[in-house]
This record gives sequence, structure tokens and C-alpha cells, in this order.
Amino acid sequence: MTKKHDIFITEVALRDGSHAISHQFTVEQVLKVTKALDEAKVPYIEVSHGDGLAGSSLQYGLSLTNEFDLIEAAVSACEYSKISALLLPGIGTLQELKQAARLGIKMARIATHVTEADVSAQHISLSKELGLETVGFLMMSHMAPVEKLVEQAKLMESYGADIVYVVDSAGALLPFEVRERISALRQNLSVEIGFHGHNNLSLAMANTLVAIEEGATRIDGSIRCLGAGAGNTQTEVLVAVLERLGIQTGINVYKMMDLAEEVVAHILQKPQEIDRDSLVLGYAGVYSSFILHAQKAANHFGIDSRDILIKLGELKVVGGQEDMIVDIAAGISEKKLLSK
Ligand SMILES: CC[C@H](O)CC(=O)C(=O)O
Ligand SMILES: [Mn+2]
Repeated sequence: MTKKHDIFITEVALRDGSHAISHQFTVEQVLKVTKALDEAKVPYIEVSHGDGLAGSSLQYGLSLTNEFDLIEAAVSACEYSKISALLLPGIGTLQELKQAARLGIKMARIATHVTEADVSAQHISLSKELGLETVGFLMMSHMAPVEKLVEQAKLMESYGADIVYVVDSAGALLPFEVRERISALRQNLSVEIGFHGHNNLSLAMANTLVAIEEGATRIDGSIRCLGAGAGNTQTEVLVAVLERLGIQTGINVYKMMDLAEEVVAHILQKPQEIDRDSLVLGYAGVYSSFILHAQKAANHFGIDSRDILIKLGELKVVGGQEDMIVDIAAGISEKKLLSK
């Protein structure tokens, strides 16, 4: 493989990483990180609240800075990179998509639960009308059998998506499961396929490589693992690994290492590692963005956050049901009191 880009990487730290720092990004941070990513020639950089456009709310967590100010700053810092925004229909609306397009985003990623692609039709078609590169982003992909995933991906393709992503929101997929999913999408769709992993079971890199082997050409990463849970596939490591494999990303690995070490490491509230809570996310198949919500509820009720996460996994709670975290914590606490 010798052409300039074999794989197109989207850096998601300024969106997925928003979960890890309770949505506290500042304009200065976004400017600095985006400028450096642009200089490193990262093709796509995603900027929005962790839960996508209009995510700032009591339910999902209030942003420190209006995300449109962050998007505007990111667009202004780029000469090379394209800015992307995530939108979950029902949280974000057509209005926010139009506003982000006016500010200069070039790609929109429309995200739904893996069985709910039908709610993305309007948003995908508006995104195309606005001239944006448009991605269908099927979250919690471990929760659907392969045939269902294919059916849902085909719906997104039929609405006009240019790319469809398998999103391992919980970091729960095992390499063979990624292989069968990407391979099935490659066989049944004509559009490009992408993969977004989380490192809760320490499998993000392995899963990403399997996805690429099966023909995924769009890959997400977060620099220094600045993403929800244990973070995503670590971008600077991925770029180095792909270079060793002779797969071109067009990204300068030294510049990425410097940015990771000198800037992003200081944005993280604590170094990213697979601790007991992030491990349980992958083990129990729970949305990575639930981790801080569960820890907060555990502190409040004086219970083990792992018990909350395990219950969330058993109940198959999905994005948008964050209010259930407190209900579940209250139930566990009451049970504990009664058993004394
Ligand atoms: C809540 C949106 C979510 O963070 C999107 C994403 O990155 C994922 O599902 O992994
Ligand atoms: Mn994610």
C-alpha cells in the first residue's frame, strides 16, 4: 500500500474526551489542540459536547463552554484538517446541524443506538443537503446480532450516508466479533466502513487492526486515550503501528507524540488507565460515557460503582437513559440498608 492515505483517521478527543473531563473544555484548549492536530495533518477532528450537539444539559452534563464557540475556534485553527460534529437525533436537532454547518464543519456524524437507525433519516438527508460528508454511527454495536447491524447500516446507507461506522461504545466487542461485523458490512454495503473502539478490555488497538484487515477505511482514535471510559484507540500509537505495517495515514507521528505528552496529558484530570470501573464497562457491556455518572451516584449513596455498572449492563440501559443511573443506585442502596 503506497498511496498517501490508506486509512482516514478521525481524532475524537475533543468530543469523546469531553465525557472524561465532565465537558469542561475551554476555547484555549480546543484552539491549542486543534492547531497541533492540524499541523500533524490529522484529516478529521471531531468537536462537540460528548453527547453530541446540544448535549449540554442536566441529563448529560453541562458544558463549561458553548460548543459552538468550541467549533468556531476549531474551524479557525485549521488549514488542513476538517472539523466534524456528532449529533444524536433527539438530543441535537436539525437547527443545531445547520448552525454547525454555518460555522464551517465539513463532516457530520449522525449517531443512533444500533437498532434505531430509522431515527437518523432526516438528519442524514439534511447533512447531505448542507454539503457535508455524512457518517452513520451505529452505537453500542455489541448489542445487536450481525444481521441486525447489517439491516440498520443499510438503512443509513439508503438515507444517503457516505460512511457507516461500527461503534463499540462499551469497549465490549472481542476481535472475532469485530471481524464478523466489519466483514458483513463490507459484503452488504457499497459505502465506506468505519470503526470506533473503546479500550475498556484493552482491545481497542487489536479490534482496530482487525477492522482494518476486514476493510474498514475510517478509524477513530483519541490522543493519549482522552475519551470516555478507558478512552479510545490511542491515536498516536495507532499512527505508529500503522506506519510499521506500511499503512499510510498521512499523519506525522512525532508531532502527535509531542502533542500527547506536552498538552493533552495535562488536560486529563488523571492519566487514562484501565481501572476497575472502566474494566467493568467492557466486561458488562455498558456505555463508556456512563462511568462518571455512576461514580457520582456511588459516592452519593455510599455504594460500589461496579454494582451500579453491572446492573446497568444487566438491564441493557442505553444512551439517553442516564437518569436511570441514579434510580439504580438508589435501589442498590435501599437493598443494602434493608439487609443490615
Ligand atoms: C453519547 C455519545 C457517545 O459518546 C458516542 C460515542 O462515542 C460512542 O458511542 O462510543
Ligand atoms: Mn465513543
